[in-house]
Amino acid sequence: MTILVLLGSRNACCVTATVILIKGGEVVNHDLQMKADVLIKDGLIAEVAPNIKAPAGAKVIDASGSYVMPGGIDPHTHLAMPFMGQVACDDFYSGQAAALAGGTTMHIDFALPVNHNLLAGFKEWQAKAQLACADYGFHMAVTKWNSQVAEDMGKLVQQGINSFKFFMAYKGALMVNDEELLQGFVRCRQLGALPQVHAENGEAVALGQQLVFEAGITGPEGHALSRPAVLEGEATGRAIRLASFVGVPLYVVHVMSIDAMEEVARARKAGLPIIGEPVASGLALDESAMWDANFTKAAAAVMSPPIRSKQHGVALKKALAGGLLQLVATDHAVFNSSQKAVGRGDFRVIPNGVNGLEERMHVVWQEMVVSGLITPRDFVRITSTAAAQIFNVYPRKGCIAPGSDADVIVLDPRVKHTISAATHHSRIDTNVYEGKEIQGKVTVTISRGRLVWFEGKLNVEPGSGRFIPLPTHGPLFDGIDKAGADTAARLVKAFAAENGATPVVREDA
Ligand SMILES: C[C@@H](CNC(N)=O)C(=O)O
Ligand SMILES: [Zn+2]
Ligand SMILES: [Zn+2]
Ligand SMILES: [Zn+2]
Repeated sequence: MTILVLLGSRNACCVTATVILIKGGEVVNHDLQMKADVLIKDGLIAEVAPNIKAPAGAKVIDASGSYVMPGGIDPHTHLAMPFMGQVACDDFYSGQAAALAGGTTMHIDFALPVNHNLLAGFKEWQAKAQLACADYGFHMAVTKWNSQVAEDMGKLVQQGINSFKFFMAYKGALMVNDEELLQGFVRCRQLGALPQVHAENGEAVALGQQLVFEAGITGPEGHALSRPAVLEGEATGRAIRLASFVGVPLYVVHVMSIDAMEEVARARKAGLPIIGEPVASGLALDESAMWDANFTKAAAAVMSPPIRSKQHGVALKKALAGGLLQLVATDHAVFNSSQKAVGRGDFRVIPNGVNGLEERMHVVWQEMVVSGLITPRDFVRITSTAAAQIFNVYPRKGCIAPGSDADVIVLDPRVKHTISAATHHSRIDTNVYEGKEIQGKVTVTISRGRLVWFEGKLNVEPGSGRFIPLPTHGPLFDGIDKAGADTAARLVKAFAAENGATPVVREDA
């Protein structure tokens, strides 16, 4: 039956059905596409089958001609992030509302330490998330190494964090050195947590910025010129090798270049558990935006690693289609035109970040499915299922099956629309995809059984979101000794294969 829930004065008109029947659609999971109905009851998928009879009082949605897919999961976002002297202008309400309007029903945000203190950082982001209106998880960044950090990582895995991020760039701000990176990797191995890296050589970036600026290039194009793909490739390769030395999997965020993608591909070919995450902007855009004569437009495209030239985007899409890269995020970190304007005359201080939470599903659909590179099943895998599996919340998330959370979208492939800041739901006043035409539209978003996006209207309330704890020991962590004491033994064994691993006794020692 439908319960009329008065969601507070602002949304008295909203009605939250507890029973929804989606009829006549093509249900698409990462491994199966079939014509079927989907029955949703009390926030969960109750039944997936052809010709389900609508229970009395159910809200019936006609999905004929459309795809019915798992809600998108964006594994890389920065809501309300303090960075480079600004605070990202999307908070947990506006950012998540935008995500729901674009068919993403869960995201994993990066909690940053406060004065290098991880527990303080986690608390800070939990407070930010009070405004949430959708499901979310957290990664935790590590920006310094000491015994307190090691101890706090252990506490955080008990509180639903299963991945820790290390920035190899942003010297003097978030950046860690190799010693700290190695310590962090060893600790991740002990905890069965997944290390992630922002892979650029931060020392070289700092030099590049200084040289380009002193050469008189001060505009946003200087950002692209100062941190070329070779610096992303170097750090990606280095991080992968250090991870394999320690014996941990590695998740490389925002793979923006051929250089980095090829490091990931080579590692995977060698059998290493390396995950490469391109982002929507790296697939669909190219660096020419940073050469735009209009500063606001050029600065809007400033993110790190920089969006590269066209051939990089083409190669990333093929790598994603071929499985060399595994899933797509956004790195949504939005600074509006007045915030970006602090970098007029000095590209080095333009707050880094672009939008994507609302656009990702449409941009990936256009660039990957409409283009013929992948199937709708692959689309589900790279926008939802892979993230659920890597962060160990599958099949609760990332699939349409009885018992799974009712995070469901209806995408009508017949509807054409154009992306624009004039119609988007983010608080940012620019849109890096401005004017991009999309063939296919998310017409319905259901989040935990709530009809949150329907007939072009959002029905969400701040505070109605939910923290999703991410358990460790997902599929990538089989057999890792929690104590981590095996690291040394493993190293000796792995690197002393030919000559045996026992110490040599020498008569002349
Ligand atoms: C600081 C954060 C967002 N900004 C960006 N990628 O330019 C990141 O580097 O992931
Ligand atoms: Zn309403
Ligand atoms: Zn980054
Ligand atoms: Zn990021």
